[in-house]
Amino acid sequence: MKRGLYVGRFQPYHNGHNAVIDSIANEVDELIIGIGSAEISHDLRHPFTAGERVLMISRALKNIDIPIYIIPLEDVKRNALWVSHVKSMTPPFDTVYTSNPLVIQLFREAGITVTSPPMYQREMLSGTSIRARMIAGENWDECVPPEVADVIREIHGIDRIRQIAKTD
Ligand SMILES: Nc1ncnc2c1ncn2[C@@H]1O[C@H](COP(=O)(O)OP(=O)(O)OP(=O)(O)O)[C@@H](O)[C@H]1O
Ligand SMILES: NC(=O)c1ccc[n+]([C@@H]2O[C@H](COP(=O)(O)O)[C@@H](O)[C@H]2O)c1
Repeated sequence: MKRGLYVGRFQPYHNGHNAVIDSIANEVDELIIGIGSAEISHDLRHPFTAGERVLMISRALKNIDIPIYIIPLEDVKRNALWVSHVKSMTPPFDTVYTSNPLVIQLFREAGITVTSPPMYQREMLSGTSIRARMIAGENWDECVPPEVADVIREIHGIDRIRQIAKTD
């Protein structure tokens, strides 16, 4: 029985994340998705709340046929305590999937196996470039699963991010 943890901010959840999860789902029996910086929303780098990100991910993954646990994870001030904090909030896991250098370092120092999945179409599929497209009025919905585009429209997410960009 292998349980994996995939951590990210998912601002928003996009097709690159989706490709990674499709591939991880073939390697593990169960998957935990940790939504990082759960307490932050309504700023340019983090426009969406943890609850909105839960909705995006759970709808996009409705056809994945392994158990998935989506857990919001607030940041803590001390990096040295973060792995313990994550472990206290999640079911036990064997492997962490991430490409974030600090996350890799913290889990490896804690003796936990880390795997870095390949990047998919990174020039187009990054939260940063998708948020920029939203603000500029360019096509963004082709970069996210259709269920995520629906959630972003339901919550008036484009109006929100443009409003934040105006006042930032
Ligand atoms: N296109 C992609 N293909 C594969 N993995 C990706 C892709 N984009 C991000 N990831 C990985 O997904 C995890 C979560 O990333 P994150 O939510 O920060 O997305 P991001 O696109 O890098 O966002 P941002 O541009 O806002 O930093 C990280 O390990 C990141 O490296
Ligand atoms: N001290 C901490 O709270 C701490 C340390 C390392 C990573 N994190 C979080 O892990 C997440 C990593 O996600 P990304 O790979 O999307 O950046 C971020 O939300 C980041 O804030 C938090």
